[in-house]
Amino acid sequence: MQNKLIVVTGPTGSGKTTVTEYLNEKYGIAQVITHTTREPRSNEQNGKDYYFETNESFQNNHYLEQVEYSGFHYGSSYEGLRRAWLKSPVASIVLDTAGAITYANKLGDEVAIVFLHVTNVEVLKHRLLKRGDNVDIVERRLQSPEYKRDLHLPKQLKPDAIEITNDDWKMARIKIDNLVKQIKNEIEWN
Ligand SMILES: Nc1nc2c(ncn2[C@@H]2O[C@H](COP(=O)(O)OP(=O)(O)O)[C@@H](O)[C@H]2O)c(=O)[nH]1
Ligand SMILES: Nc1ncnc2c1ncn2[C@@H]1O[C@H](COP(=O)(O)OP(=O)(O)O)[C@@H](O)[C@H]1O
Repeated sequence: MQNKLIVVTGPTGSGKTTVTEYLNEKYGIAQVITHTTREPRSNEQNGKDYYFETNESFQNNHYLEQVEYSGFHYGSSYEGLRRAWLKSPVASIVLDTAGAITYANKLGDEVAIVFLHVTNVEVLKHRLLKRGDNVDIVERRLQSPEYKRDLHLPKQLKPDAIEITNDDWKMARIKIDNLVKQIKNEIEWN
């Protein structure tokens, strides 16, 4: 049996975390925990949602890739991926589109890329505010070049990525279920 990594990417608020939590709860798909220097949100836990780092401690890890997103550092490690694959042959990771391109290039057929988006981008801001994000942080994020970039699927990912419109969670979930079915067949995982 092979390993597979489901890379979930797309703009902020599009439902990346929702998808990885669903994959974990319904299919036992382990999440790769990444590192960030941004502040935890009120419902987030260190070691579960992220490893929350200072600018200094962030430098102490070995990254497969790292990026800056809206003024903060984010990075993911081979160790994190190995830890997730030890738990389940299929793992998932949430990345910005730059990270998704790096993973597609480095891991090739081992990754399945899911690009989430919504039909009306105004919806994203409402979702972030409803999620309880700080208003100033949301405004800054929506002005960032990374946010604008991630609204669109990069051309490098177009041939392979599965695009899912997450206007309606029930509809999106069906597409996620189909993807898992496909992966299970491919790597003979039950
Ligand atoms: N390339 C890369 N992107 C990451 C990593 N961890 C998180 N991200 C991305 O960083 C962006 C900001 O994440 P976050 O602050 O949690 O905001 P959210 O997308 O609104 O939940 C999102 O696009 C994440 O997918 C990482 O290790 N590498
Ligand atoms: N289809 C949907 N319809 C309405 N709200 C959604 C939908 N999908 C996710 N959400 C909500 O939108 C907010 C942002 O989703 P989240 O998964 O945190 O996005 P991301 O990780 O991409 O920033 C969360 O509060 C989540 O519960």
